Amino acid sequence: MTAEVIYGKQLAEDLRQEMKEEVSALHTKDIRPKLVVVILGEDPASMSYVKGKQRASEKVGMDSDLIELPVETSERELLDLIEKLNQDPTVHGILVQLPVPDHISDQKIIEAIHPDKDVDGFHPANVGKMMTGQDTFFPCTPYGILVMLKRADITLEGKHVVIIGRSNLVGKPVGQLLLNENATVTHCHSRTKDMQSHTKQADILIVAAGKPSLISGEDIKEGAVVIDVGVNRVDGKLTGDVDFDSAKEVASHITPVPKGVGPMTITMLLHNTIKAAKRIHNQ
Ligand SMILES: Nc1nc2c(c(=O)[nH]1)N[C@@H](CN(C=O)c1ccc(C(=O)N[C@@H](CCC(=O)O)C(=O)O)cc1)CN2
Repeated sequence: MTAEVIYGKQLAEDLRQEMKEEVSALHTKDIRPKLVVVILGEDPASMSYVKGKQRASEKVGMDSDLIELPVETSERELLDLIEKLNQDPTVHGILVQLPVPDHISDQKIIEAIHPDKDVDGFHPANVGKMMTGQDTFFPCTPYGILVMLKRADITLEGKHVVIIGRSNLVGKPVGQLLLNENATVTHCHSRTKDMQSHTKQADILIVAAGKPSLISGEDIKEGAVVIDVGVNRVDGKLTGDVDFDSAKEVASHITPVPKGVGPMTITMLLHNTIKAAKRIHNQ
């Protein structure tokens, strides 16, 4: 078997085209969706993600601001800025790029963003809504994975989904979103014993561990769907958590790195920002 490759990049482009039309329709009603991205420091990968977010927002016709702060910015200064943005009626979505420097509590920052402007979907109020099956802003990478699976016509109900990773950004929320779709979900993590005994049972295997080539063909059940969320740089080359060449011989569907899940993250952020603007303006 050679797997069908699911390119998030192509889907992301199609969705962004649809969003462009949605944004122009909002402009005719004098609604201008606006995203503000805040970054502390100059980490090159984070810088490239925030520039990508700004570029993508502008391409669909949204307003966007990038606020670049020095790495030594205090937690108080950041909280004050967030409060100002919470109060600004022209701003619909606020995002602080993670990770933040060690002297700042990421949880305090996440909780400072008003839930109605929390386009990352990280605020406990929004996480709680997701957990109780309510409509809200879903975290962008997990939401992007859900949309990719649905667009590829992969049935979720009754499927055994195994997730490697339990981060608040990806592992936990993707499990919750797929549970909401009636999948049976298993989480594996660094303390899991005999990982292969779990991965071999997966109809859908989602790997978000941040470990290059953690999973290869021999860990995968014949015909499984494999979603690689890893973004690792090895010898200057971007690589996922899955050994693509061996995995594609066993899987029915597989996402590549790059051009797989990554581009969907920014796309779902645009989706959430448009949703925030519509909600604030009762559309
Ligand atoms: N506030 C947030 N911080 C972080 C998030 C987030 O959702 N909100 N996620 C990650 C980083 N991230 C977005 O911020 C992100 C990661 C990867 C990609 C992406 O498009 N990857 C490409 C490769 C790009 C490259 O060459 O480096 C791909 O996989 O094809 C987009 C966004 C942590 N922080």
